[in-house]
Amino acid sequence: MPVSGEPSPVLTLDGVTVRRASTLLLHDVTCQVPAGACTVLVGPSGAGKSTLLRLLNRFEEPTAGAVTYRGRPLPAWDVLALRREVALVAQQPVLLADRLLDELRIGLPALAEADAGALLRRLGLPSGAADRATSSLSGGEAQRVCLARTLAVAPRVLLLDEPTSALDAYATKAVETVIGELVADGMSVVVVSHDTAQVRRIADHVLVLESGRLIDSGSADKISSLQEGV
Ligand SMILES: Nc1ncnc2c1ncn2[C@@H]1O[C@H](COP(=O)(O)OP(=O)(O)OP(=O)(O)O)[C@@H](O)[C@H]1O
Repeated sequence: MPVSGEPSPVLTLDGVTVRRASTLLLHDVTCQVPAGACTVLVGPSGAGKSTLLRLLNRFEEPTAGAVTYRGRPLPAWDVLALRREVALVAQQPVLLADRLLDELRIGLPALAEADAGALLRRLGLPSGAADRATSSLSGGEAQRVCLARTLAVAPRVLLLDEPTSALDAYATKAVETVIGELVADGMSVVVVSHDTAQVRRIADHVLVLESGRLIDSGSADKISSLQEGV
């Protein structure tokens, strides 16, 4: 859904600074994540994109400033309840179970095998692989299994750190299609991406970071760095 006019934010950052030891990771960032839209974080390597993403469900804490989810500051939420609603899929897949079906059931033990198969199929993975050992998955397959495991718990907000970095064109298309469907169904999705073409394909809203500062924001066609490459 394109963002127009004054979109209602699901998450807001107000004057957020993150400092670790003597390093300033983010500096006085104020921005909004619109509800029911795909927001993409772009910027050069080391700009602070992953740090900003991780702030949104308290995998990082601000040194100064505040992050608000659905109108309440994050520390006012029970952290586990928050992370069920605002779920993050990291760039590096971490699989915890031996069997693929058990992996998908980590957040939802009652997940039916048929629903697990449908989730896998949606992400371009063979649906009949429930008994497969997770140790046999390729990097790209593991990345999508982590996404499927998160989707099984039906979060309201999905945070994706470079979700297609290990994928070929076919799998990338499957993941981008799923992102579009989730947004069409009302989910708010925040994606870190280095791929300019991908940003143009999926973004309703773009936040541009450079050296820990927010230097631009708006729709993809208004961001000049997307015309030059990010
Ligand atoms: N705990 C930490 N202590 C000190 N510096 C850190 C810490 N975590 C990250 N950094 C540094 O902060 C900067 C921002 O890191 P971040 O991972 O957010 O950037 P990024 O934009 O996601 O980069 P990339 O595109 O390469 O993944 C980097 O220079 C990184 O080395």
